[in-house]
Amino acid sequence: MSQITVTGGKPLKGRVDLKGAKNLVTKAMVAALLGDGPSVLKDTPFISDVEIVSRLLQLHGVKIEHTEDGVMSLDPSNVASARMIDIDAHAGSSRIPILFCGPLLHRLGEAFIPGLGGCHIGDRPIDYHFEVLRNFGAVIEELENGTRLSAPKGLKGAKISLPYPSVGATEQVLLTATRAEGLTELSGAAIEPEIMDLIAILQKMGAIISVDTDRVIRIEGVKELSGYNHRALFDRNEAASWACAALATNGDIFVGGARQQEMTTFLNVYRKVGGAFEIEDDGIRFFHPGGDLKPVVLETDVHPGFMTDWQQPLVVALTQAKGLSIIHETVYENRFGFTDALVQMGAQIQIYRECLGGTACRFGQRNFNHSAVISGPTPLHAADIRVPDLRGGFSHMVAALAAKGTSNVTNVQLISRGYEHFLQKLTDLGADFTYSE
Ligand SMILES: CC(=O)N[C@H]1[C@@H](OP(=O)(O)OP(=O)(O)OC[C@H]2O[C@@H](n3ccc(=O)[nH]c3=O)[C@H](O)[C@@H]2O)O[C@H](CO)[C@@H](O)[C@@H]1O
Ligand SMILES: C=C(OP(=O)(O)O)C(=O)O
Repeated sequence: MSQITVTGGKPLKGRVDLKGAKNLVTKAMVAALLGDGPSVLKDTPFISDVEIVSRLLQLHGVKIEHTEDGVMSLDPSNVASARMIDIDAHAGSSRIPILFCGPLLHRLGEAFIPGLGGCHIGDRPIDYHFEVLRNFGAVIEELENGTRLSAPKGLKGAKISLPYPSVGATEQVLLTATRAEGLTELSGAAIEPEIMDLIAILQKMGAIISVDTDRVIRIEGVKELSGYNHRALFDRNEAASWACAALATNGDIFVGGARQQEMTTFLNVYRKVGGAFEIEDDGIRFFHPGGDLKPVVLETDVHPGFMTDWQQPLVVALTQAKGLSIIHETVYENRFGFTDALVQMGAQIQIYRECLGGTACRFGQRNFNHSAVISGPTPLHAADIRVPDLRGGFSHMVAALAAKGTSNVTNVQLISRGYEHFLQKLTDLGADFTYSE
């Protein structure tokens, strides 16, 4: 298991450059399965979720090349048969296999899906996905080591309403409806920037998709789609992570490739907390301008709200703000487990079952610890920590980099699910650490 020994207390300063978003790139790779010809995806990062999806596509016969500078070509011409995929070997830590359903049903009439990975930040059921697929006419059978899907009468457009604007379920609809017969109308859709970029890709392939106000997406099914050529949307979650790292370590980080528009909500909060930023043509500079950081009350939400994936890095910065901050996590019921390690390092964080600081959410009156009160500023001291999940792991690393003394952080490989060249970036920012496998 990989381990980093970090000597903290040194501000992170310098430049990091982003590639495409993990939450878009992996879905764009699956979309290539819908095309008759090859696709090209630019700015594809070398992260482990991309590796996992590459392996799954290759198992199905897709030819993939990925150059050093991030150009990925995907040729699905030889996709021949559905495969039962070994859960441990291939689904790994990724949630993407569930999105293979629609494209494989269109292409092969059958799909086998292994159990899913992803961060353990809640129960993360896939009931909406299956309900959506049944609406299109899919038949679903649970097997011992996964799920088998078939479409004996083909896939037909449907009127679908999601009980919650789930990102994955919206993508499931898009990837299935584009080649289904007839019209699909999805209400209650998620409208994250990564979903809009997936829609742009599908449109390049020949799909007809319109996005109305009030979360309604309409798709007119077409018989065939071509390949695409696309530059992936930048990773706004990685951008927000480095922005928080700059605040927590009293640093100054230029994030190349970050753009204002997809980060408006984050930038508003960053400014309220006392962080400074300068928006340039080729990226955003995030820095601690000196003085006290300020506490904040916020709740995470679906887009255009404050993204849940920003919450964990922000909490570390808030341990250095003067006063009480309140965070109400409304997207996942169990995303505060990572704070135990921060408390061990000297942070004052209390977790509550109640919906604090905002409106009641789906998790209120239930036994979920989904609100946090952070009291600061608290000096952080070194500790031995184990990375629990992707963003929690990033936060732990930042806490260790901000803390006085030498920390040992294990299970660090999880961070490579979503941060390309993580160790190189830390080196470029002047971090003091050693790494061992
Ligand atoms: C690979 C990827 O893109 N991951 C992102 C995606 O995850 P993912 O697509 O898994 O997240 P969803 O938007 O689907 O999940 C949101 C909520 O809906 C619930 N739900 C979802 C599906 C379902 O069938 N039943 C159900 O109850 C989930 O448990 C969760 O509470 O969107 C999340 C919310 O922006 C982000 O945090 C993740 O980084
Ligand atoms: C929760 C996340 O990812 P995933 O859905 O891939 O687990 C994340 O990126 O923070």
